[in-house]
Amino acid sequence: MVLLPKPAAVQHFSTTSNPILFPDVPLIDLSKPDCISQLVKACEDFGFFKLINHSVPTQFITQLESEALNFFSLPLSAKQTAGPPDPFGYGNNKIGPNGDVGWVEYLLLTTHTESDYQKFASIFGEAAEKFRCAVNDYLSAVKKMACEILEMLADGLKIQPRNAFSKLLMDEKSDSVFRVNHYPPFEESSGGNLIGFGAHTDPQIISVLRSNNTSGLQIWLKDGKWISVPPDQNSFFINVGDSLQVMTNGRFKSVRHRVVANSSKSRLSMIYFGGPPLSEKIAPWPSLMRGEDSLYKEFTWFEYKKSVYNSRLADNRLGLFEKIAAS
Ligand SMILES: C=C1C[C@]23C[C@@]1(O)CC[C@H]2[C@@]12CC[C@H](O)[C@@](C)(C(=O)O1)[C@H]2[C@@H]3C(=O)O
Ligand SMILES: O=C(O)CCC(=O)C(=O)O
Ligand SMILES: [Fe+2]
Repeated sequence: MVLLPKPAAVQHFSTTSNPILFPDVPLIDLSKPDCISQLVKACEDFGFFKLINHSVPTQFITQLESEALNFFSLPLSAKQTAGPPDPFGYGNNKIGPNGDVGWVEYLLLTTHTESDYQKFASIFGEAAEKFRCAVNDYLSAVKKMACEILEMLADGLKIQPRNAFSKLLMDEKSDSVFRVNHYPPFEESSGGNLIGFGAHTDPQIISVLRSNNTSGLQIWLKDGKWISVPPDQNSFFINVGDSLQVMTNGRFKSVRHRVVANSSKSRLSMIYFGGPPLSEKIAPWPSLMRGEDSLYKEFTWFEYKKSVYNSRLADNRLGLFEKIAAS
């Protein structure tokens, strides 16, 4: 059993009722050529959907999952030599630099530098190389799929060229991030529900999440309810990020989500956060403005990211960049 150090203040919360299960997660079947309008609708209504019949080879997923589990099963002292996450590396309990905590341990990695892996070489030995290969295989397939989705969305929004969004992920300077989260089971005696990863929106363009079959992910609906997303290890879950919300001038919504820890089973999730190059201006695509003004002030990804890293998880980060201040 993985033991995490007892964090100073992991958030507990109580709910009067069990969270509502969300069987009707918008479902996009990539093998159906007519899914584009559903895709657009899911991004408008939820900023979230489940993806089936995807192109990512199962072997890449299971290989990386097994490498990650090997890593997380190492003694804490060994894992900690691959930390702290500054911002990349191994971390536990503390999320980000501003005091957020959760019942989680994780690896944060860049998507295109080799330097992160030096942190693992000393503890992981030869396995570090196997791990690096598994991450590379997985990420190339997931990135390709993320680009296909962004191109279908561009088609659905009648944006030309259709690689308007996907080229930002393909750019060799793309500031994308990869994260593997491990939520060990917790002792129920600690009372109430335990926050694994607190509520937030993802700042980038698009996030592609795959988890094992342990529940925990919840999304927040416009009517203020938290909804549990049934896990499915054979599917991917896609989040619209803040940057895509801005690039569509608010037509797509970045989804607020969180993870609640499970008392009996551990959850393992891997998330690719597709981001633009640092110098990229994040602004509404002109043809989507239809004579309207941009809802957002002008900013680059570098400026947004700086603000993100000065914020707490639950902050409304985009609020600072809205022309009309959020109430
Ligand atoms: C508390 C924080 C962690 C985070 C950076 C931040 O200051 C606010 C946003 C957080 C988040 C959420 C989505 C991704 O998991 C993440 C890598 C990101 O880009 O923004 C994390 C950041 C992190 O863990 O460093
Ligand atoms: O671990 C998960 O399932 C989701 C975590 C998450 O939202 C994040 O890392 O940004
Ligand atoms: Fe997230």
